[in-house]
Amino acid sequence: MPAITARDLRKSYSGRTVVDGIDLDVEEGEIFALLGPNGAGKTTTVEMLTGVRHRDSGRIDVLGLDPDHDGEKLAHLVGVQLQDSQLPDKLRVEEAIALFSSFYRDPIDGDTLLERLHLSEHRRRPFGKLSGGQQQRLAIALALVGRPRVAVLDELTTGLDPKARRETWGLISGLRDDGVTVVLVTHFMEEAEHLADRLALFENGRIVAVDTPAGLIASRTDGRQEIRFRLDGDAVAELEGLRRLPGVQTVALQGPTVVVTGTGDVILAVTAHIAREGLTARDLRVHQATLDDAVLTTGSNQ
Ligand SMILES: Nc1ncnc2c1ncn2[C@@H]1O[C@H](COP(=O)(O)OP(=O)(O)OP(=O)(O)O)[C@@H](O)[C@H]1O
Repeated sequence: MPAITARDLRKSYSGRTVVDGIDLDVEEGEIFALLGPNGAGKTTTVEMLTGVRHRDSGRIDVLGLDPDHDGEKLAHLVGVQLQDSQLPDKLRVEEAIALFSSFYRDPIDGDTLLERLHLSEHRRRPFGKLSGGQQQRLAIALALVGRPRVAVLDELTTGLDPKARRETWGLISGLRDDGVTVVLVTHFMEEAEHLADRLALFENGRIVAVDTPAGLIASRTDGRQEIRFRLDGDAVAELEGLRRLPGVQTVALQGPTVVVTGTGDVILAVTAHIAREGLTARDLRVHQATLDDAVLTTGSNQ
């Protein structure tokens, strides 16, 4: 059953359409990522889903409620971490947690939450004195303190160092294990590939694809793979033999490195050929198409 449904969602600013007829179904308990270039309409969409911004037209159903009309009820069910969520500079971390806890009937224990987000040692520090990454972690904590059934996280790990990012991913996976539905806006393809069950690709206010990460990679890159290696001896003499292998699309020489691209079982075909011909391949590297490759094929930055 969908936790979130949107139909023909539209929003314009001063006559400029930024969300242009979006349909969306986010299933209960899944992690759903919104991807796409700057200005594609992702934040405006999640703001409308959470009632932070009113839609011009269209329908939205979040856990059976309409964010434009049932905002108060939804606030107990939906945790939101939006971009630029600012708190007063002087508010201490522990005060912010206590304040937000007071909004909810059954909040998560504040100490546990601070521990999980590595904020315990900063609990007495005012918001204005936290680093960007610490502010980000506090924003995540505040989104989760009310045990939401739906968590909406906009640019979840922007500003976090790689270790903190990985730890946050663990936290988000844990939410899914608890049955929480997570909507994630991200620019990090690795993050979407790692976390998302499905994703929607935004372009110019529209959704141009909804798929699993693997499905999107397969459909947009034909499952293209690239194999690079150096051959002992005369590499030029071997190129023709490589070109004839099943699944091979291109074979080229970049300096001393042979670069083969192809699909299907091309890796197996190339490595078997190398072994059969008694060749020695050095520094062999395989690059499988990633979500980055898939998303970049859509292009269009504003
Ligand atoms: N309050 C506003 N008034 C006028 N224009 C706005 C407002 N908020 C957003 N926009 C414009 O709407 C468009 C969509 O913005 P939005 O923030 O939804 O995109 P986004 O996909 O989230 O981009 P990003 O990845 O940069 O966060 C942009 O061109 C933006 O400048």
